[in-house]
Amino acid sequence: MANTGELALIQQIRQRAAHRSGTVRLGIGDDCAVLRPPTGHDILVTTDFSLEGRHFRRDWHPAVSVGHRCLARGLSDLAAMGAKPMAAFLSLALPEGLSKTATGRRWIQGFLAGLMALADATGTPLAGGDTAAAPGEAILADIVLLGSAPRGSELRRSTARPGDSLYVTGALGGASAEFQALAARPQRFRRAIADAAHPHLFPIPRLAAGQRLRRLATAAIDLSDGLSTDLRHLCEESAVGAAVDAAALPIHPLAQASASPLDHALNGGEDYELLFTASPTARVPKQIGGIPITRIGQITRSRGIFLSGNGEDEPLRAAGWEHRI
Ligand SMILES: Nc1ncnc2c1ncn2[C@@H]1O[C@H](COP(=O)(O)OP(=O)(O)OP(=O)(O)O)[C@@H](O)[C@H]1O
Ligand SMILES: Cc1ncc(C[n+]2csc(CCOP(=O)(O)O)c2C)c(N)n1
Ligand SMILES: [Mg+2]
Repeated sequence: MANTGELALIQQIRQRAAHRSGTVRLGIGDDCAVLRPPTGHDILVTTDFSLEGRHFRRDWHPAVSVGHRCLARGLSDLAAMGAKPMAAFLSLALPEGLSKTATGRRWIQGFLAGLMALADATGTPLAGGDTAAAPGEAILADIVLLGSAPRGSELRRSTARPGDSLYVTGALGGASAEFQALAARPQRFRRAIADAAHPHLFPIPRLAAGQRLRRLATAAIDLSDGLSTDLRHLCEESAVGAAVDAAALPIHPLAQASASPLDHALNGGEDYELLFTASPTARVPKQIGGIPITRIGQITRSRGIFLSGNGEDEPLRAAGWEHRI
């Protein structure tokens, strides 16, 4: 017998996702979606899990936040490479019987509302996905994002050069500080809505900044694991080192108000800001679309990564997020 739960859910997603777009020739409903990138553009592809217990908890994160964050994770990777979103694909594994309870139905509705609100706000059509009953009790989501950029113009991690200046967009540590507050008192965040005051629950992928940086930056990465770890990724891929000025770091007010502002900013993760490098002679604006841009250090020929403060340099250990496998 057909699983009415699955079919009804897909039907609902299909209605909500109906979207006219030049690039999505065929969206939800057939065996594949058909996409057509703009002439002269390359296609960029990224995929990210959102796993209950790892990336969110149902008793901590409101469902709208889980949906928003699921899409934001992928959009941030597109932003890091200067791509414009073309289409998203959502694979969902839901515990058996979830849609049979009112609480479960509300969770699914909230998740989809959060995801689709960000999809609408960023012009990202949901063009397909997959739905299945999860083998266990955890909700598992995977988002695939496709984006486009003029051929050969994408930003990479591997192209920073010694002497380049190092910059970040926005502020650091806010997501981690808010996450700590959420874990301590989740009920305070039940009704949080998507705005810039919630860097953990509703991060804003820096798509406009990324696209603008295509002509300005020499290399870029998005900050998902934490500055200390993501800077190491960029330096390793580029075979360079870096010197970061601790006093220059733009620390988010939520982190500033916490017991360990610098630790949140360096190692907290999930800020989804962009870390990028530019030639010392490039004219890097003070802000892009209202998002401040801050110079936090420079790229060095010698391969070490250092943090300077109080006139002293100390090695910057990669102490951000790493999945223990
Ligand atoms: N299971 C896998 N199979 C193939 N490639 C993978 C796998 N996991 C990761 N990669 C690739 O490794 C590279 C680094 O992946 P990683 O997930 O660390 O990216 P990230 O942007 O730093 O992290 P995230 O977006 O998850 O926060 C990417 O090119 C990614 O496509
Ligand atoms: C329940 C719960 N526990 C811990 C965290 C923190 N966290 C999870 S993954 C990650 C780094 C980015 O992930 P990835 O490397 O998979 O992209 C961070 C900082 C959370 N958000 N929810
Ligand atoms: Mg990334």
